[in-house]
Amino acid sequence: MNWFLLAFACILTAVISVSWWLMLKSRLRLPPGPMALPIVGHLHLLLKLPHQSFHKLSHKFGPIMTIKLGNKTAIVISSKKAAKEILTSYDRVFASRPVLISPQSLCYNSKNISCCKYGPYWREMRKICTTELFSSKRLSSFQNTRLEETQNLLQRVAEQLKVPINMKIELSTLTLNVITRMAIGKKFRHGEFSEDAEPLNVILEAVRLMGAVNLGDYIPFLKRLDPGGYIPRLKKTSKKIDCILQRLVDDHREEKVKSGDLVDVLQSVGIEDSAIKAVILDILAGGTDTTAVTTEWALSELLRNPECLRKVQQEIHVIVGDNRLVNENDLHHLHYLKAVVKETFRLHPAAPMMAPHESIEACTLKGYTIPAKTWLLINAWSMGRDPAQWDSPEEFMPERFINSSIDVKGCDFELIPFGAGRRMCVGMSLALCMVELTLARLVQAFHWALPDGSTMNMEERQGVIVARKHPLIAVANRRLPPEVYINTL
Ligand code: HEM
Repeated sequence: MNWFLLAFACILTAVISVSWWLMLKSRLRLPPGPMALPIVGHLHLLLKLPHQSFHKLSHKFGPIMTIKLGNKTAIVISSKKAAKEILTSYDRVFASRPVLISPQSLCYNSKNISCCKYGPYWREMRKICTTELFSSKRLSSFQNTRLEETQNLLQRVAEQLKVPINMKIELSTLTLNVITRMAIGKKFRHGEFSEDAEPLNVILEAVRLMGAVNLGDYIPFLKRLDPGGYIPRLKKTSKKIDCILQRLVDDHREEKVKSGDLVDVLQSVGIEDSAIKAVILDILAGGTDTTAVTTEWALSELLRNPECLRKVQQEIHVIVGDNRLVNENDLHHLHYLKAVVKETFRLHPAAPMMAPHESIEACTLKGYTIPAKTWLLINAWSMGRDPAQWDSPEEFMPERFINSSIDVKGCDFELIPFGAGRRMCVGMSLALCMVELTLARLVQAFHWALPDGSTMNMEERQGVIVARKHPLIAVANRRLPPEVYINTL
């Protein structure tokens, strides 16, 4: 009898959801989209590599497509034209973010910049970070920090010559060191926290959890059941994060650390501790993995395309020479290197679907009616592979950017790895400088090869930040005279 009732309830729910979805679609005139499954809609597509699934679907349903994620309605954008229209004419309407379980738990009720709602709080926090951390003056004041840390990376590599090196770990350590020195005035010391609360691992786990698909976000009755088992992981990680960040905030308050860094600034204007911790976590988590993952993709592409690697090395040889390392002023003259970095962003945008945006009010887009609280997913990965915009889109061809004015800075909508409009990445200038400098120094200082017997696998790992499925393991050998590797700062 119970089984009969359960089956009846399931069928009834399915029929109601499908009819509701069809009715909503016809009444609201939403953009076209694939038929949704009852209750889950298209949630199953999020579980693999959604940017790739949505890319394929956009060939059938067009560049503005509607999908259902449980009880949420989302529109997915996959073309330059649609992205330009929505991120210029409707930028304010879609400037908010949905409330999700992971940032609620990890980021002190979504008090971080990247997940908080659009409004005065977001504006204030974003403004403080932009002026205190990412203005050109502040960025150039940290130039020596970046040079020192990239040189430390070269020294670590030089100590492991001819043996396989896990570049993912090396690059993540480098970016975390730079960002912590800039934002919190110090590096985390080895052994400063217990082994299971090692800051880099805790931050990478937070990034993984932020990108995980938590079914409770989409099917409210599953929130309590927690079918993916995320709640205990979130609680454990939140506790570790709070332990690291609270100590940091207290040390700054007690003036153990005094460097005029972001924590000092946030404290001086009276921001409460939970908001300071959320913003610092955002900067550390938002900046570390994205920047490291991009550099790792770039180096992988160069290893896969030896002719491109040779051209970058030749350019550096001509412009900089072999007796000193590349510095930041050289970057303006390294046009082929910049083209390699842009081509990497085109094929491997670290956050291929951005972070979900949410509309704050209803709007009409291309004759479609989009209700308030609709999600907006912008598929930068798909736009980077659009044959209408790019010749041989699947090929790695940095030459396409030589003599081209297309840039990644949010004005050329066919290439927006940092997003565009109000919610675009705050850390873009730092990220660009870090990726270019690190890549230039790595290929200038070393010959690179894969370990004997291994081949390059370019598969992607699922997550909001799309890293290589298999970390890049590479072997380095010296290219420059020994004195160049000695720290000269
Ligand atoms: C290669 C490196 C990076 C890439 C590809 C990247 C990409 C992005 C993207 C796509 C967004 C979302 C845009 C949107 O939703 O419309 C974003 C937002 C953000 N990024 Fe980055 N990012 C990178 C590095 C950084 C760095 C170094 C930092 C800080 C140190 C940072 C901090 C942030 C923050 C705080 C936001 C939220 C902005 C907001 O919601 O107002 N990112 N980033």
